[in-house]
Amino acid sequence: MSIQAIAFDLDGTLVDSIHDLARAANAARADLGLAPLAQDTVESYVGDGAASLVARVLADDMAAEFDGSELQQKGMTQFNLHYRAGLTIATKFYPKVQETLHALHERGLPLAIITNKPERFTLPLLRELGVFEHFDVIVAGDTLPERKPSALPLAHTADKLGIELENMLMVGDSKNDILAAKNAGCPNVLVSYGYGDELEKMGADAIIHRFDELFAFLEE
Ligand SMILES: O=C(O)COP(=O)(O)O
Ligand SMILES: [Mg+2]
Repeated sequence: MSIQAIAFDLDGTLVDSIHDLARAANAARADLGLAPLAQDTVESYVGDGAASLVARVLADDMAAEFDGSELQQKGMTQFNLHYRAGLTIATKFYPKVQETLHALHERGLPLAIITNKPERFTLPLLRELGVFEHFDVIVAGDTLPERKPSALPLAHTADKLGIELENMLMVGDSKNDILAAKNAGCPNVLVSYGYGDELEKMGADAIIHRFDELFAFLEE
């Protein structure tokens, strides 16, 4: 396996963003007169983008979908305001992420972000955390007509980098990341410390417990 680029998921893989997501979600609920949800509950709703998160947070139900109802639209407006105002209050890199990204970038390895988080949050968050410049391609949840688990964002990224999908490693924390990688034919690595559960069932090529274990995949 020759890895010529690495594409990273964002939430749950590079950064632990759950405190800021849950704070914004509960502030939006409060604006609508609803009681707060536990952080773990909000965590279980992360992974399909902001609109799904808001729909689930308002219905307090994993199955809820964004249908554009008045309540959801108000919730979305309030969530956007609260989250944009505090993207990195408590959001932190997981251990070894910053130094590993820096080292990979220094080696000249092309790096990409493929997240389901919308661009309006993804781009300022990466800037606020000082790593925006490390990435050659950034594909957010609303950059293309389809998001993970579609193969489209991965195919778009490989195309922009001028490499084959089989040479791009996808690193993520959730079912959507591994499914997208499989759909695209990319080698993939699951991180165990993120927001996904039932990790063994996802069928990832490998599971790592700390971010700098990634170096092993480049030396194979
Ligand atoms: O914000 C989300 O819903 C998911 O974001 P991720 O794809 O970076 O995990
Ligand atoms: Mg994730």
